[in-house]
Amino acid sequence: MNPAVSAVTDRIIERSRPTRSAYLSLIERERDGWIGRPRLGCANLAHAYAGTPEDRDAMKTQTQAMNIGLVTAYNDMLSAHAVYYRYPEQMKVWAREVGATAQVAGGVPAMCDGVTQGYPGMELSLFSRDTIALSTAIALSHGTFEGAALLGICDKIVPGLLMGALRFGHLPMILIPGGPMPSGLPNKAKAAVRERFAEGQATRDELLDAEIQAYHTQGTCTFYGTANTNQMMMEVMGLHMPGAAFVNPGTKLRQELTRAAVHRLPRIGVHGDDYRPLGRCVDEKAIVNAAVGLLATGGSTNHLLHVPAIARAAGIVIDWEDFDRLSAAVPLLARVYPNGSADVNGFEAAGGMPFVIRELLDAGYLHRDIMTVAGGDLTDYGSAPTLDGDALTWAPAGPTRDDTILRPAAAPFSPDGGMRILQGNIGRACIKVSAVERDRWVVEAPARVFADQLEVLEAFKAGELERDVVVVVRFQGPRANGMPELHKLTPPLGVLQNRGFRVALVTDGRMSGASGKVPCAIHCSPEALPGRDGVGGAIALIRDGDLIRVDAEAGTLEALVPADEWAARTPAAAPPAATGMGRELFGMFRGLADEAEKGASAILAGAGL
Ligand SMILES: O=C(O)C(=O)C[C@H](O)[C@H](O)COP(=O)(O)O
Ligand code: SF4
Repeated sequence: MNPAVSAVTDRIIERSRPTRSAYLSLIERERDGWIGRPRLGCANLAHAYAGTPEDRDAMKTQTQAMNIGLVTAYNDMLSAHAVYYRYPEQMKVWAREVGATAQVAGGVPAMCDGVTQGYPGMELSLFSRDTIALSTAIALSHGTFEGAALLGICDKIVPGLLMGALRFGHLPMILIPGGPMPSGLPNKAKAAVRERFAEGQATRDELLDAEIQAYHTQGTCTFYGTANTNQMMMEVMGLHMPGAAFVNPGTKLRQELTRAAVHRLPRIGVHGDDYRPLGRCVDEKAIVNAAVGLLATGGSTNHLLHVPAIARAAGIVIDWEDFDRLSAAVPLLARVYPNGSADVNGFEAAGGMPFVIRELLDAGYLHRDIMTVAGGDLTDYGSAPTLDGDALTWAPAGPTRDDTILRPAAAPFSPDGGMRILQGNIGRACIKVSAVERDRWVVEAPARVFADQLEVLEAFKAGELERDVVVVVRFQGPRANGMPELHKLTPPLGVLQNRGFRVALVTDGRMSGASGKVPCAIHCSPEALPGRDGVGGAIALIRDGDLIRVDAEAGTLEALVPADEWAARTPAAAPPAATGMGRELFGMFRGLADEAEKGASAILAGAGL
């Protein structure tokens, strides 16, 4: 085992000992306390079965067989989730094939961050993750399931499903992916049209045509953003069927992988021959694997929030220092847009997750001995699924099929994972440098301060940013306005950078997993908005013209202001809380949320987890 990975794992196990022990006691009590429907009253059971009379006789007589709860995030707003429309009816048929039954336990909401990007709805995005966790708990709280299948793919949905499902961690569960859409307009070509539009050199019709060519059908968008990082993570945690992550929707292979997952669930149930409850699958080593996979593939910065939140739901504590230490040791094996030109279909064709997992296992970066849903250990996930006639089978991953996209651990794109923690008098922030040219890892320039991303776009259009500049956008933290992604800033800041200016962004908000190219110090903590103690983060002290240094080489984030003047400054006043688009309904979440490094979750903070 790589010594740094081993040391961080030990650090997490030791730090988590009390909370992990409490968690394991909970799921053992739950397993012994209520699993199995015989404990439910007859009226309760009759209500539970009335919705699916076609399976009632089977469910009435089940003593050892499994009733599978389907928790689905289907809707037409996410191209990735639209594929789930007919999944439940198919999965019920496949459940019957193995003497089990399946019912839709409940639906969970799913926001498409692509639709809300740059608009007020984005301020609901992060807390939609808590809402999904609450909805998952509501679905599973019927107590009529001995296992569950979680149908979710995108940004906040997989983290939310897991945060809720882990509180029912005595049950076996399998994540059911849908797969990426076939490639359309390449991401770099799409980004180029956006930059031309930002410069007034492309019309709105030209831009709309380009965007529709990029996002052209059902399936997950093909950039390596948060959604596809979720899929990677489910592989290295062993929560998918092996190699299910990036098989395209509507294919026979996709269908057989879903069918295999349904057939697998009863086997890993409490009455099965290989009990594998979710709460045991998600242990400290699986969480470290998630962090290692994130770093080795250049995944989304949003997982610096999601992995801590998922871990907390299982009694495990991981912090940004752990990520920083792992990043210094874990090599970068993949270049997928925004960290390269290829999309996830190109990544899959080059060898995909089976190649990455085999490489990281053999080089000692991933924990092999985790409890996966597939039955063995993580070794199985170094093999790729394929069809032998109609039969699903797996073949060990071979060498990379394209070394501009995937490289072996012995010859990586970079010796480290490209995520850094920056610290200094402005606070503690994260930066992803795997998508940033090396000569832009250090930017020192005068600040231009904003409290809203739309103001930045206005200033850019007015030509006020045509210089070296560190754009500071604050009051974007979890408690201020729900910590929106500020991805709409990527094209204008990219244009300024293309024009030769030294440009960086500093914010207590987030970026999209699809953001790249411009150095961004994000998730700055403490956030600008004062906490319950009345004290806000130092990002609120920055003034226009202050010299700011973002230094990903040294790991520092500094306002170059004399210490005595800095200490004497009065923080900027917070803008009033916005209303409209439902934002006022999420005031409860904003009020309860704790800091980004702990996962920025209201429900985990409120539950004292
Ligand atoms: O990966 C993430 O974290 C995302 O949130 C992706 C967002 O959905 C982007 O908004 C979609 O990418 P664009 O089409 O460039 O807007
Ligand atoms: S990947 Fe992002 S933009 Fe694409 S469907 Fe999912 S949430 Fe929407």
